[in-house]
Amino acid sequence: MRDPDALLVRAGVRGDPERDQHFLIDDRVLDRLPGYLPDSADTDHVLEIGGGTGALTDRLLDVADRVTVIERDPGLATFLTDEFADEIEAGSLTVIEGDALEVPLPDFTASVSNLPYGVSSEIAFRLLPEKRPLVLMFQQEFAERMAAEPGTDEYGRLSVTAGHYADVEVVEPVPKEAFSPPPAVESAVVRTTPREPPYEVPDDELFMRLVRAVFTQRRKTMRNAVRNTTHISGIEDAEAVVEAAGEDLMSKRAGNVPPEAFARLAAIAAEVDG
Ligand SMILES: C[S@@+](CC[C@H](N)C(=O)[O-])C[C@H]1O[C@@H](n2cnc3c(N)ncnc32)[C@H](O)[C@@H]1O
Repeated sequence: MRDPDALLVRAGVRGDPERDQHFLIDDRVLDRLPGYLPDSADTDHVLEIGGGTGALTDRLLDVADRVTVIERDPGLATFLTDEFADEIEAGSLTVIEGDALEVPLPDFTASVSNLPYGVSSEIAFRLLPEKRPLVLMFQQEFAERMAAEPGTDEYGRLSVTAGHYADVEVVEPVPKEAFSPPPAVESAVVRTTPREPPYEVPDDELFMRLVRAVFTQRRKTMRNAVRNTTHISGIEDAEAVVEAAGEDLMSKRAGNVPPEAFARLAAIAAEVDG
């Protein structure tokens, strides 16, 4: 395996936090990351967002038939193209220079990525609807909110919307010292295993809008949250929705409402609002 420190020297970079560049230099963390993919994962075509100097890319090439890396920094994309010239020639690696929020995504079967934290949420919600297993490095606080259960302080919009697409688990906390330069906050690795949600929604968009709306008022009862956020949820007749949803749900606070109850509320909203 390529040595992460030697890659930094060869690339002649230090990592620019302004450009979300914190390179993983801990070999043990790097070696473990691909192994967090679920056993059932198809490793035919693994996508890596933010290749950096290629330390993780190298480990992914070891387990995958094909790897595609998307890297925004033109200098790093050029370095990756030179460093992995043999793998590119052999057809096992493709380097795409571009913004992972804008370039078309390849038809990947799984993704393992140490994400740029400035856009980690946007990237996660670009990948999750693709319904592929993901192993992603996030800021620890974000990772814990993503995997949180109802009734906990961390549970919120992020937990419900991520859980709509997949089972979400925090699989490893990662200290700052594992990166160069070290980020300001601790990190954690999240595994998402795609599955159908254990409930039905009339339409994904209405469900997401409703969840977003009521969590802007998480200290209020659901009754007041539904009434106060129609500009976000798009609900036209809030009183009719509150009435139809019933006292038990409407007297709770959003932080104690499980995803299936939000789904039921979305179904009621779709029916009552027409
Ligand atoms: C946290 S570093 C990880 C680098 C490398 N994979 C590693 O583990 O050492 C994130 C990488 O994403 C790149 N990056 C930042 N924003 C990006 C974006 N919007 N699209 C693609 N790459 C991006 C940065 O240049 C940097 O190389």
